[in-house]
Amino acid sequence: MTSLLQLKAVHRAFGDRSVLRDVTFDVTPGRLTGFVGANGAGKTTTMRIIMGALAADSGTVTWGGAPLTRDDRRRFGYMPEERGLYPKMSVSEQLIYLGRLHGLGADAATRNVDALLDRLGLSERAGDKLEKLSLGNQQRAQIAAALVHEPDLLVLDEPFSGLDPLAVDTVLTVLREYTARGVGVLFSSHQLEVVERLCDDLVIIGEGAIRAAGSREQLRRAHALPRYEIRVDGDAGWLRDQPGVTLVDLDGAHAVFDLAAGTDDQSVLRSALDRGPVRVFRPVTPSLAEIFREVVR
Ligand SMILES: Nc1ncnc2c1ncn2[C@@H]1O[C@H](COP(=O)(O)OP(=O)(O)OP(=O)(O)O)[C@@H](O)[C@H]1O
Repeated sequence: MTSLLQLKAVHRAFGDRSVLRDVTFDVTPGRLTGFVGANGAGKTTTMRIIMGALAADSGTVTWGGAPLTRDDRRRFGYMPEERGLYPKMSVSEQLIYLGRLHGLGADAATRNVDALLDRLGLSERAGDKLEKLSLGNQQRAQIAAALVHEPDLLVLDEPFSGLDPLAVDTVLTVLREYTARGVGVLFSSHQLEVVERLCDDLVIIGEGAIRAAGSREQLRRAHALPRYEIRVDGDAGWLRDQPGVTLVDLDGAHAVFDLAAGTDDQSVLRSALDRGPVRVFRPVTPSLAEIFREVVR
């Protein structure tokens, strides 16, 4: 198990423009934390501050309760927005070099690189210069570079952009191996469907401020509308006259409706059953994309 990373009230301005305001969230060991926000929302700036590439104007970043040190950061794996590998050097050569820079012995570095390239499906390209690889494979190599020294925490800026669905699954499987060992992973993305599928925890940032943070389930519950879906055998049009019901969508036997506060969903269900069989009756949980639109509006 590794430590908890905590950001508290982090502020950062460029000139007189405030780009991070009171940024507070945690990256919990063993969990995949998705960091989502529109272009320019402040994701990269936040990650640079975590990695020490940029200083915060105020606020704290702590690791296991103590201020982050350079040594701590050396134990982190970082995939920066501006990818950092050399185009003209072979994939395995530079990964081994990076592993050694992080303090691994030659044997351990070679072993780690071989294993990682295998896991990421890049073994056959190990001897190729990076620039000869497809963009998707270059991206996998960049991810390998963040993992080569067996980091305690991963900070990955858009690791899934430019990957096809199969590659997303491969990378996800590898990241899950890290979280299973207790490593915390923070990854940014603006692909909500990807984040929705992958993350345990979620941090939503909009214009430099955290709009929502918590586990996927917490966010879903917190933003759950009193909305229901129903499918009956006959026509569901009677719902129009049902007290406390506002129809959102009606299509013959299928309807989506909102319930006014204090209205008992079971009484609606009973009314439906009085009229015939009910095939579906369930609360509708909002998708991440809907929550995102709601909180960044
Ligand atoms: N060095 C800098 N000097 C001035 N402004 C900057 C600098 N770096 C970032 N910014 C501004 O800070 C804001 C946040 O940028 P940041 O790159 O953190 O956003 P982001 O959420 O990562 O966006 P994207 O998804 O587009 O990468 C943007 O408005 C950006 O223009």
